[in-house]
Amino acid sequence: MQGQQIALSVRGLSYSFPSEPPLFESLDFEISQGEFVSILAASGIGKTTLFRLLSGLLVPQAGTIAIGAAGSSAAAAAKQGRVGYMPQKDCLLPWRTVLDNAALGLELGGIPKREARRQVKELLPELGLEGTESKYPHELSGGMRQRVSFARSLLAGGELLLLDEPFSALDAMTRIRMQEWLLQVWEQHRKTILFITHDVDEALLLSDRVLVAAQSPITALQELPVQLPRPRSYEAALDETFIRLKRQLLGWIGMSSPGGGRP
Ligand SMILES: Nc1ncnc2c1ncn2[C@@H]1O[C@H](COP(=O)(O)OP(=O)(O)OP(=O)(O)O)[C@@H](O)[C@H]1O
Repeated sequence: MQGQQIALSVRGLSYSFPSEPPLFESLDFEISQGEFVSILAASGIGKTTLFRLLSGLLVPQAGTIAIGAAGSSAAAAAKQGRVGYMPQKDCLLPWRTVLDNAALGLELGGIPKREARRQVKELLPELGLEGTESKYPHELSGGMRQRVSFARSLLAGGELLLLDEPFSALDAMTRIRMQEWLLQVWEQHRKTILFITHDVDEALLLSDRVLVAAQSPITALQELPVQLPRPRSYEAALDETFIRLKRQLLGWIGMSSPGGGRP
């Protein structure tokens, strides 16, 4: 990461909900511009809370969150539309068409409706959504709904995209297609992406680095650089390096024996 511009810097972050045990204590980590980083952690450890802190929806009890080279606060960066947050559920409005759902983030950021629609129309073919402009969410497949939701976040979130388990509700085949689709879109746009997942394969396939939160409260993230060549496809999962990294990650999250999880 040396010499690269910082997209996100978290220093000494501590947070707990009232009357609850702490979720984060003095946590530090950094992400460089254009990096794709996944956070891999067990359920309930605080991943969604971390995203709510990074997008300014919650305020840390201690520590700082700095966005971009200028080090804006999370709340200021979110207000300026520089952070896009895509939650687990697609959150599309059932009464809005694809066009108007995807344009929503831009409109909320003050872009006039006509211009917002123009930007969406330009992006839809690239996201495999050509011809769906006037459809409503109930007329779309799960993968299509996630792509509309992604379009909204991509257009609204300037430099940092926070993706919270976006594919966890999809069936295995659609999920693989969406992972490959996301890789292609990321190759084109090179936004900084912080991606939350429970899935070791997904983390390895997509990321430049995987950060593992193995214990609660989260006081540090263990880091695994993923030195697999890009562009990647699902075939990368068959690579020997991939399998070695997977074994290492499974060990870190306590899912394999020291011998590597072999029978
Ligand atoms: N508003 C809240 N008030 C009190 N406790 C909360 C609140 N939101 C979350 N929690 C608690 O904080 C902990 C972390 O929740 P969070 O949703 O961040 O976990 P997570 O790692 O994203 O879980 P999952 O993977 O299941 O989505 C949980 O124990 C949850 O019950």
